[in-house]
Parts: sequence; C-alpha cells; structure tokens
Amino acid sequence: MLTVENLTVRYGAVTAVRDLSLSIGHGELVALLGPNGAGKSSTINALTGLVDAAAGRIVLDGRDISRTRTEDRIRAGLTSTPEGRHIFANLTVAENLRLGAATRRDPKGVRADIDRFLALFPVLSQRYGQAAGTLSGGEQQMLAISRSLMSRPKLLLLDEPSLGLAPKIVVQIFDFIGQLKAEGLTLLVVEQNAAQALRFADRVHVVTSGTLRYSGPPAGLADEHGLLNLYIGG
Ligand SMILES: Nc1ncnc2c1ncn2[C@@H]1O[C@H](COP(=O)(O)OP(=O)(O)OP(=O)(O)O)[C@@H](O)[C@H]1O
Repeated sequence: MLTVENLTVRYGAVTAVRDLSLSIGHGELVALLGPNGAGKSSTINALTGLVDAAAGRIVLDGRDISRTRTEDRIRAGLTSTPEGRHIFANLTVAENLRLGAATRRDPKGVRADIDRFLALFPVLSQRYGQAAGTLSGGEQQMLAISRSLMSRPKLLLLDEPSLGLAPKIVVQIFDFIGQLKAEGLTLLVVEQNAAQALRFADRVHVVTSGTLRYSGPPAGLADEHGLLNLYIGG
C-alpha cells in the first residue's frame, strides 16, 4: 500500500531522517521503533506532508504523493494521529469528531461514523457536548484516534499512542489498535513502548539517529538485548 524510498528530512543543518526506505502491505501493522530523537515523528510528518521531505519518494497505492498537499493525502486515504494527541481542548467531543471528517462530502456517512465511535466508546457519548479538554488522557487518545478514523483512512499513522498514559490504559489503546487491524485497516505505529507495539506488528523497523538499523519480523527482536543493542548502537 505504501512505499517509501530514500526519505530524507532536514531541519536546517539537522538531518532528522536519512535515506529511509520502508514498505507497508495492505492490512499490515508495521511498527516503527526507536529512542528519543531518532526521527520517528519526522518520518510520520513527512508521510502526511506536514514537513517537507528534502529527498525521497512516497508512493501510496501506486500514486506518487511526495509533492501532494496534506489535505489531498488525507483524501487519498492517508491520515495520522499526531504525537501528543492535539485534540482541540476548547471544542466539544462532537466538534472534534466532525473536524476529522472535514475532507468528506457525505453527511449521512459522517453521522453514521460518529454513531459508531460513540457506541464503541460510551464515555465519548456521555461527554459528547462537553469540551474535549475535560476528558482524561486515555479518553483524549481514544477521541484523537476516532477523529483520525473519521476521514475513513485506508492507512493510519499513529505517533506514540501510549505517550503519557497509565499502563492499564496503554493496554486498552493497543487492544483497540489490534481491533482496527482485525477489521482490515493498515497501520504504521510509532512507539517507544516496544512491548505493546510488537503485540500486533507483522513487521518492525528500528530507527536510531535518523537511520534504519533493523527491518524484519518482530521475532528478530525477540531477544531483548537485540533491541537494546540497536538502541545504544552496540
Ligand atoms: N522543527 C524542528 N527543528 C529542528 N530540529 C528538529 C525539529 N523537529 C525535530 N527536530 C530534530 O530532529 C530529530 C528527530 O526528531 P523527531 O521528533 O523526528 O524524533 P522522534 O524519534 O519522534 O523522537 P521522540 O520519540 O522523542 O518524539 C531530533 O534531533 C530533533 O531534535
């Protein structure tokens, strides 16, 4: 579904991502792991067009989207849930959900999707008219993922869905991610929490200092020291 060839992201003199290539097949969940500052968010943001790629090619379902505007990438089926959730705290739960559907022109379908997420997460239903900023961290993450799904993506990029959440909530979030995969959604999940990310991953990439160090099945990282060595460059 997605092919990334030789992606490079620079911020002035800083090269955040260097010559990174990866692919994601239909229905796959691919995990992108790495320590702080490795270039994971920069990769996601280049895929959605929020930052410009200095070099490389991004191909979604056979179409080169490297120079396509973010909103057109969303229309083409690629959406991300950003790190830190970025829900609109002063807007209601309902308004946040509706904003996720900004690129759609089928009000009935939008309404049906909102109903689906309200049924899935009763707390969103109970707090439908309240400011989203009053939700707990875990509830905000559920809302952020639901909002992303409102654009009906075929590929969802999740940037650190576990960030700042209690371990029990993290397990619930990943249970939901596993459910999305079971429903056929294709996912790229960026995570620091390797154990959770690997629960449902078909393949995994490990990036450190902007460079891919490992690409392969999760079993290749089964030895904890394998991942640790990759992280510390051993
Ligand atoms: N807007 C920016 N301007 C300058 N440097 C940046 C910018 N955004 C990121 N960087 C730098 O690029 C590198 C990669 O950052 P990035 O946020 O992509 O890493 P990450 O793997 O997502 O890290 P984390 O897990 O801590 O979120 C880091 O050295 C970071 O300081």
